[in-house]
Amino acid sequence: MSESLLLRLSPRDLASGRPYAERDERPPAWHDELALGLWHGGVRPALRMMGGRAASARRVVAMTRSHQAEMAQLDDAQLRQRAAALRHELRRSRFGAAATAAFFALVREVAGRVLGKRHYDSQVHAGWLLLHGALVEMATGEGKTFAATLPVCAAALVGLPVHVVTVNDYLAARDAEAMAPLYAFFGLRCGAIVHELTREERRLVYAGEIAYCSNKELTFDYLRDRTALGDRASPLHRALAQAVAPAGTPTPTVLRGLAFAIVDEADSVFIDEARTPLILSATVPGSENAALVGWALAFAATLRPGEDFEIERALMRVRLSELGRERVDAALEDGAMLPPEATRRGCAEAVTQALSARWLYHRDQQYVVVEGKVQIVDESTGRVMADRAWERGLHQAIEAKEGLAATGERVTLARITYQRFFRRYLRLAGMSGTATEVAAEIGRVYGLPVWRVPLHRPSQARRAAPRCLRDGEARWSAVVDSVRRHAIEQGRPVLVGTRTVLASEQLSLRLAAAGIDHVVLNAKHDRDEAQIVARAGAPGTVTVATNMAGRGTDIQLGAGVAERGGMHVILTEYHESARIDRQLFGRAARQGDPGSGEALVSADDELFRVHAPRLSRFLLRLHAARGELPTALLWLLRRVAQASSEARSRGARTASLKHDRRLAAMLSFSGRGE
Ligand SMILES: Nc1ncnc2c1ncn2[C@@H]1O[C@H](COP(=O)(O)OP(=O)(O)OP(=O)(O)O)[C@@H](O)[C@H]1O
Repeated sequence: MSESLLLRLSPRDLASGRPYAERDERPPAWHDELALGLWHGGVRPALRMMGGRAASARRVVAMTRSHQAEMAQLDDAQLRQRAAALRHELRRSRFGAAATAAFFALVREVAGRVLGKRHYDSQVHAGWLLLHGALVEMATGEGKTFAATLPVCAAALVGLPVHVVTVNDYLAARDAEAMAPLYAFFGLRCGAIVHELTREERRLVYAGEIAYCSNKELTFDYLRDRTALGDRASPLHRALAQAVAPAGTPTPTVLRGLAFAIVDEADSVFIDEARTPLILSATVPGSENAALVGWALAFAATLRPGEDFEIERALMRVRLSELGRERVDAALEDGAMLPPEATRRGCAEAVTQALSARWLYHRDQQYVVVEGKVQIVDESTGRVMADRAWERGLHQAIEAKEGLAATGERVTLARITYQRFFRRYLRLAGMSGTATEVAAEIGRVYGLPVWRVPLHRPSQARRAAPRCLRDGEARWSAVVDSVRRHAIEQGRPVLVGTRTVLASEQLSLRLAAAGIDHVVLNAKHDRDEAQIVARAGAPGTVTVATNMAGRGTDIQLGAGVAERGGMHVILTEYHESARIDRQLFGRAARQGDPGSGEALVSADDELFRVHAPRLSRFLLRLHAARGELPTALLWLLRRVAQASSEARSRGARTASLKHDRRLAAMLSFSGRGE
């Protein structure tokens, strides 16, 4: 359906921004969701071996090769003429195999001339699947960014506005700049949306054929468009407004609609980030609230865990017990210290948030304080989430705890979850190094099949047996030893991944004490990111980084490093999802290079304590004398903890999507669109 819709839009429509192409996203009925879940989760993987898209992809790869010699004979002008001819063919055949293969061969030839690299067969394979709306899993380092240029060129050439979505501004700007010469050859305009751009500058970038952008910037632009349209947001309203508007009237929107998106690191966007809705909010003065927040924080300090309240770390929430509520009521009746307008519900909520701020949210773990502001750190990317704030007074409670000025309450203007947003694209595709684990959910929620693309060269990755040390202290000693062995003795570059900013700083102190030179990359030290990454592959370099050096980081090996065994990666704490662990290990041994990795974790790590508390305590007691957990038991502990944490996250995502749909239904009932 998306295909016919997509190709019915004329390039003029798309260029003028009319109509604002997007799919009417209606929640599927429960039986559709069930059927999609069964199909993507069970039936389809079972049928996978029987061919279908994968077989057609292999055919397209062979056909693309067959055009190679012919394309190599053409000069630049002839290649451009050929592209113009293929443009009609692509449109007419709706990206049929023959036209697409000829066009891919042409792009491959042009890329060789302007970028100095040609697409591998595995990238042609991926390009075909992406063009037809799939999520492709390519192993880390196989060159997803470059593979995407094939479908991007094909779609942009036929006139579709293409959004290449990645996880942060740094990657969006880097990739747009690197690939722009290829697009320019075909006369396609490509730009990057970064946080600093004004709305007018954004409009200009989106007016081009190809926009590289982060998922957050894109979604906020969409929400701002919806807010700008107000009650004219429905397709019918928009069509009517456009029909009566005099020619040349500027549209209030910056996007030209949601035609085709290719989402890089798709599991991170579709899954890890899908839990929290994107909220467009405005700040209202919070002076009256400040007194209540201050009181709640002081009062929370008098409450006792286990009696007045329960801490549910796995769900990151605190619940007041009956006793706790009675104490809040008593304080309210006493009233002496409370702001006069405080209500029973308001007090209980403020106290709950104050307790969360005190017991669950810690500086340099969930947030950092930069320039007098609390800034949230996203664990899966290790980056600061600029302009995001926790809801319902939690942010203010944390600010008060840190002794900072309150930013005031935020009121919601518009909100949407990624689940609802990305379903609105007429055609959606994604790429990731780690997606098979979540294929069923991606199929059910986004309707995307997941396909694994074969490796370009056989992997030379080596992985040492993981070790689980007695406690954090023993783990850091083992990490320092390993760094010394690999970086100092063997002269290999070493990347040490930590889960939090705090952990990266603790390790940095230990390395300094051991006299080991190193650099730290985290949400507090991110200014020289590009230079740090550029140097991280040099012989003997030690880089300590949070997940900022995870996804998307391409570390080039320095001279002579491959002969010494390549890059060595040390994981110091398992993440809540095994996919994030795999991403970290994926920084080494890329595209057939040598490289190795090891996990050095501790039995008292947060993942085990929070998500498998009984099992970890039991195993620790059992092996107290030995000090180190046997590998098989560590494997079991990790599987149990990650499965439990992923099940919880899945539940939270489902709840968030349902809540979002309910709110949207209420708002559209009251005529307010989003
Ligand atoms: N066809 C090619 N020829 C030569 N070099 C290539 C080719 N494709 C990709 N590369 C190079 O391979 C490196 C890895 O590419 P890239 O970072 O896009 O991989 P990735 O799959 O996105 O990795 P990750 O999943 O880790 O983010 C880059 O330096 C890129 O320039």
